[in-house]
Amino acid sequence: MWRRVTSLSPVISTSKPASLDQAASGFKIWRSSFSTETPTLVKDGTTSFKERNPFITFVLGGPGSGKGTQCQKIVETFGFKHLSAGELLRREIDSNSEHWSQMLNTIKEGRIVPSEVTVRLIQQEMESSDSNKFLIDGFPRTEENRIAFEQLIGLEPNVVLFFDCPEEEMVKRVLNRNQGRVDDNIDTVKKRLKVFEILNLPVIDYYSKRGKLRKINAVGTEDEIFEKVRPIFSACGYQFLYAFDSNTDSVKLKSFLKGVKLSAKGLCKLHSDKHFSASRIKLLFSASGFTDATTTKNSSETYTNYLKKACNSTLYPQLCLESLSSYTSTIKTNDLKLCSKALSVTLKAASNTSKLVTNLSKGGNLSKTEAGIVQDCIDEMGDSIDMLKQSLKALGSLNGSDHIQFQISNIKTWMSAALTDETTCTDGIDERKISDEVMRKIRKTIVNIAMLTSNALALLNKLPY
Ligand SMILES: Nc1ncnc2c1ncn2[C@@H]1O[C@H](COP(=O)(O)OP(=O)(O)O)[C@@H](O)[C@H]1O
Ligand SMILES: Nc1ccn([C@@H]2O[C@H](COP(=O)(O)OP(=O)(O)O)[C@@H](O)[C@H]2O)c(=O)n1
Repeated sequence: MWRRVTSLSPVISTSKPASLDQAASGFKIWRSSFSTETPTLVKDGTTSFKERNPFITFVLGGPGSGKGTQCQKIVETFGFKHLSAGELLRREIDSNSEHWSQMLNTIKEGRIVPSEVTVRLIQQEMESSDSNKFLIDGFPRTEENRIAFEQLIGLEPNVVLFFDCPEEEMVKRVLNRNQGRVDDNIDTVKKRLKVFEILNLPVIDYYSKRGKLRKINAVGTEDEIFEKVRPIFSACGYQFLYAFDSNTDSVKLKSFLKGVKLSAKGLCKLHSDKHFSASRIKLLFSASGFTDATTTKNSSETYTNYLKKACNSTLYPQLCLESLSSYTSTIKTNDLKLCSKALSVTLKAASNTSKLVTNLSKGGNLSKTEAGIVQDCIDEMGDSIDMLKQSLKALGSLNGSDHIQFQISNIKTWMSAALTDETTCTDGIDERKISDEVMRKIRKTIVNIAMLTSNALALLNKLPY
């Protein structure tokens, strides 16, 4: 039976290493041929890369925990650039670069390659990429890796995913991987597991204490695991951007909400993107992404057609139309006004619902359990209203702001959080299978708010940037 916790015996060198650096590489001589001076790796491009303010996700987990597999799914769904540290090192070995044989031996022994090498490879890939969202897989594997990245790149990750998998499952997967890797054999795997435990777990602990860690139980099918990963990025505002871009009408609120619920509030450190193009900003405030080129008449018919088209991109087109059709003369064909109205309608409905829930709970003859659930719902609705208010205010002050994308990102996250609050309430009712009439009414009104919020979020995600 594989143990999850092994003893802290030295696993990388035969005696307790003098420093983590040496422990990681096990190659004193090799290491000394690399400069440890920070400035040697800080190239001219570093400052400008930092200014791009990229969104960085570190992906951690033991060997075979499924990091690469899930990264692939994240790339497909959310469009990140995937950088696998192990893959970059293997490519470096294949290209017969300097120190390739030391690198190969290090990997065969399951040890960690010096950070200078790995960070340089990652840095090159990031700097030459058009993307500004990175999944860095299998890194940092040690505290030394982590510190080197922070010092040399000058950035910290926004989110750290940790695929938590029992050792026996990891071993099984690695031995079945069948990719011809020199380190996918039982002896190396045992060593890598020990290295993981001794050197990587402290890194995981570090990010956990800093509130950046998202731990995912990596047991289950690949798809089941991805459903746990999805909400982490949905809360960052990426979900609908991709889902709706690919016209995925089949995206169901229930699955989205289920996902969002799993994510904690504020889990993504939001980032501004100074590369937001001027032409796109212009677009945001003028032309409309929903305007049909064939309808040029500046009439109520044009406005109605615009709204219909926009509502068709939401999960609940009928509700969207019903809730916004009396505002067509205000919205006209302006995307920003449309989002603003959708948000204010949602906020108004949420405020009314909150009052209604409070009144219903007072009038009803609720049991202690039911009263507890209702109180939770009232609290959740209060949080949701705060998020919606904050979003509306930010949307109102977008024009003239220097940080439009940053603000829009913020708004999406707040609205996702609002949605999370709303569904936490309805799930609380569902989980206890309460059939009480009052509770049913409460649930129904809150589901309606969740649908309005979802629609407003979908419209926001259609903004042209
Ligand atoms: N959830 C899963 N269940 C079973 N096998 C999986 C699962 N996820 C990945 N695998 C398989 O396990 C092996 C290791 O997965 P991989 O993504 O390469 O892990 P890592 O990048 O963490 O080393 C691969 O052969 C992969 O197809
Ligand atoms: N940050 C890193 C990542 C990988 N590596 C080396 O590359 C090997 C393979 O890493 P990987 O990420 O491809 O392995 P898996 O966890 O995917 O099985 C590791 O066992 C290390 O020897 C490293 O030295 N430093």
